[in-house]
Amino acid sequence: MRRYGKHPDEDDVRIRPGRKGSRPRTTIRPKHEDAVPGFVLTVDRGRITCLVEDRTIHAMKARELGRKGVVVGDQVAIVGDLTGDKDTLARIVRVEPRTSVLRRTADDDDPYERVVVANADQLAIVTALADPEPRPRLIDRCLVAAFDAGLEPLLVLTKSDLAPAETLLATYKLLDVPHVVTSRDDLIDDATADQVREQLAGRVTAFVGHSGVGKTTLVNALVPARKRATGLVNAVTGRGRHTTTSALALPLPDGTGWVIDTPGVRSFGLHHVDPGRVIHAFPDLEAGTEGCPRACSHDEPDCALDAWVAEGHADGDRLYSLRRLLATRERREGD
Ligand SMILES: Nc1nc2c(ncn2[C@@H]2O[C@H](COP(=O)(O)OP(=O)(O)OP(=O)(O)O)[C@@H](O)[C@H]2O)c(=O)[nH]1
Ligand SMILES: [Zn+2]
Repeated sequence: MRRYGKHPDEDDVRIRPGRKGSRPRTTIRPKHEDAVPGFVLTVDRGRITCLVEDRTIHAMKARELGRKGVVVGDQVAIVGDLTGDKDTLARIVRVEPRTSVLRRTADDDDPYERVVVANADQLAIVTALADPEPRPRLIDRCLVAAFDAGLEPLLVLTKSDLAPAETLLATYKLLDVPHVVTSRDDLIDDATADQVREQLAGRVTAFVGHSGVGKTTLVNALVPARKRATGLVNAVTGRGRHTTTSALALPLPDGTGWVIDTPGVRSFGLHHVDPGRVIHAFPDLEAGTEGCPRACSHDEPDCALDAWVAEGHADGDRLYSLRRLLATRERREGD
């Protein structure tokens, strides 16, 4: 598993003055020693549904957590009524340090960023080959978000019955991104669904995609128990249907990993992205950035990467691909 950046979530690194003086302490002794671990399945307006052992329970955030958010994928510590019985409400008293955070800015001009999913290892970027037409810039933006967050991307191309995948795949060949090509009819056969599941085994995969690309069709084929899982969540939240405004974690059959379904996106704001983190996904180029000016955008006249490529240390097409991705941070009509 690749991890980029020392502190994926600054929020988790707390330094507090000690009781006697101002000597910083980096650890806080857990106050709630009777708390049990839980895994956040979904969050619906402050109502948090968690998996505790094999029970689905309903909880809210303890006041002591302050403004710290709790998101799908979080590992948490919970106290209170853990029976999961109707009308019970437990309290989340701690959010464990996150191994990754997938962020999204609503809009590039809007610096407000949301953490979409915590602790995912992989980002499945779901794109239809037709109806709706693929949007390569949206794919690029999702790739940048994945690289920035330290998630490994997986391209999932759906509706292969409507158009071939070759042209689109050619665009991503140099980036070395793994891919799967699927269609609704193929997925009816469980053996085909298994081929997709192989890419998800043992990992936590967040699925993102534009509305209408067939993400629900795909996720339902991958997680046959989805309806049951959604039903469980509904039983706990008491709502008629699962809200599509929140992400939902679903277990793959046989406990081989998690699929995190996220609401359809129209755009993927990248205000928060740091080129210094994105380049970790390009180890062949990263080695050449030593001669770059401070805070180099890697797309400016003094960037050392042009010389690095000219000297034959890396492939010029790779530099082109990196710059194409970084350029998607500039907002354009239609993003
Ligand atoms: N031809 C074709 N149609 C498909 C395929 N997969 C899904 N569809 C259709 O595309 C439409 C959208 O599919 P959904 O699975 O609801 O897509 P979604 O991405 O979840 O869309 P939202 O719910 O809007 O986020 C539906 O009418 C599906 O029947 C496919 O492989 N081929
Ligand atoms: Zn540079």
